Amino acid sequence: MPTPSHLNNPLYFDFRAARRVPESHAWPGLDDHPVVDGGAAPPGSPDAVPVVDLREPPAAAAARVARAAEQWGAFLLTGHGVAGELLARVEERIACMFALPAADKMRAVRGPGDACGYGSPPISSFFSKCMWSEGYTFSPASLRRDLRKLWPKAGEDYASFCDVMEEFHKEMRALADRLLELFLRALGLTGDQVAAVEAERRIAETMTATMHLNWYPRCPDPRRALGLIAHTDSGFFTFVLQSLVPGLQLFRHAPDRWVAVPAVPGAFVVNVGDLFQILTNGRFHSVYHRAVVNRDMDRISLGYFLGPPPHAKVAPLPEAVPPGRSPAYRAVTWPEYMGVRKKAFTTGASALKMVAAAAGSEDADATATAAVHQPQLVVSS
Ligand SMILES: C=C1C[C@]23C[C@@]1(O)CC[C@H]2[C@@]12CCC[C@@](C)(C(=O)O1)[C@H]2[C@@H]3C(=O)O
Ligand SMILES: O=C(O)CCC(=O)C(=O)O
Ligand SMILES: [Fe+2]
Repeated sequence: MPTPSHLNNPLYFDFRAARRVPESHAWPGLDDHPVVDGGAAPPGSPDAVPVVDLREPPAAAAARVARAAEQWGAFLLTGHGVAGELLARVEERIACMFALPAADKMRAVRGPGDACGYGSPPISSFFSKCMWSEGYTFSPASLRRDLRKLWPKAGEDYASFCDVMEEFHKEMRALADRLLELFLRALGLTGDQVAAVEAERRIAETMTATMHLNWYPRCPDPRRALGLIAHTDSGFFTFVLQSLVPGLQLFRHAPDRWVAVPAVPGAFVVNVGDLFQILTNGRFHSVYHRAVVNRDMDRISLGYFLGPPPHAKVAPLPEAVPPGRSPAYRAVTWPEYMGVRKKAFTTGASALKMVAAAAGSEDADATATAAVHQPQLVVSS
């Protein structure tokens, strides 16, 4: 019998068959910093992950968002109104998708430079070690077309995956608008400031969503393997849904440590991304995070990434820049920023520092200054 083609594909790794972690998947330095359990920390203590409950009055919720976004770059979001029953169906459909035969998944493999598809996420290309996970990225806008690569004959599983993800996307896109409003309020932009309303309308109307699904199979030696390499998300902000199995860790300074985020049923983790750090002139900062694996249970997570459309320049909002100061960052589009980040990965530099106005070539300074006088989110065709 001929060998199934996916078994000859170097991109394919059979996690289920692995009895040990091979060198290709063994990461050095995983325990360089201690890990503390954020779930066991008393509320308000330095290791307790901040919580924002959307059922609170807007002013109180905005104050919590401000504190969390300034101090952590992340928080747990509860009381958001997305039904637990829908989240359970989302997770069930994701599990069903990753359980497809390898040959089916390999048909949908992300090609070099592709934004969407099955396989390791784009960041993996910067590392020689492999992660203990499989991923699948898609745009909710082209879901039905993209998913035919996984389910060419359509059928029931295809239909329920698409139906559930569309229902989820509708709810999440509305939630993203609510959260954006809260973020801007947290920045001190009030609902009656004309410029703030205009900025929010422009951002909300053009913001794009991308979904990235992660499957972290149980692992025979979790101390040597890594589910998802430490990174910051590059866009505005991300909703992370982690199943009942925890694994997400946030990096904290002073002292340097990883804080394990508890799996709170029905809650999302919200991560501030790099472009939001730029938009808020560094007042809100992106969070460095990673995902670890465990010995006994598979884990599923979903990232719902919000960011600007590809042609929009993102620069610090004038309201976020202290009077008499110049903006801390130059204007960039998301694809430009990804290019800078690629360069940063290969040189060991910080992408955010590379787009800091002070880093600046004359060019960068000129753009940063110009950004103050232009609409902050320049949408040019
Ligand atoms: C919208 C996006 C953010 C993302 C790149 C992507 O185009 C789709 C996948 C996302 C993801 C998920 C895992 C970590 C990450 C760094 C990666 O390599 O792919 C993020 C990207 C990001 O935030 O830059
Ligand atoms: O699996 C997780 O909890 C984190 C996922 C994540 O960081 C991402 O998809 O960008
Ligand atoms: Fe992430």
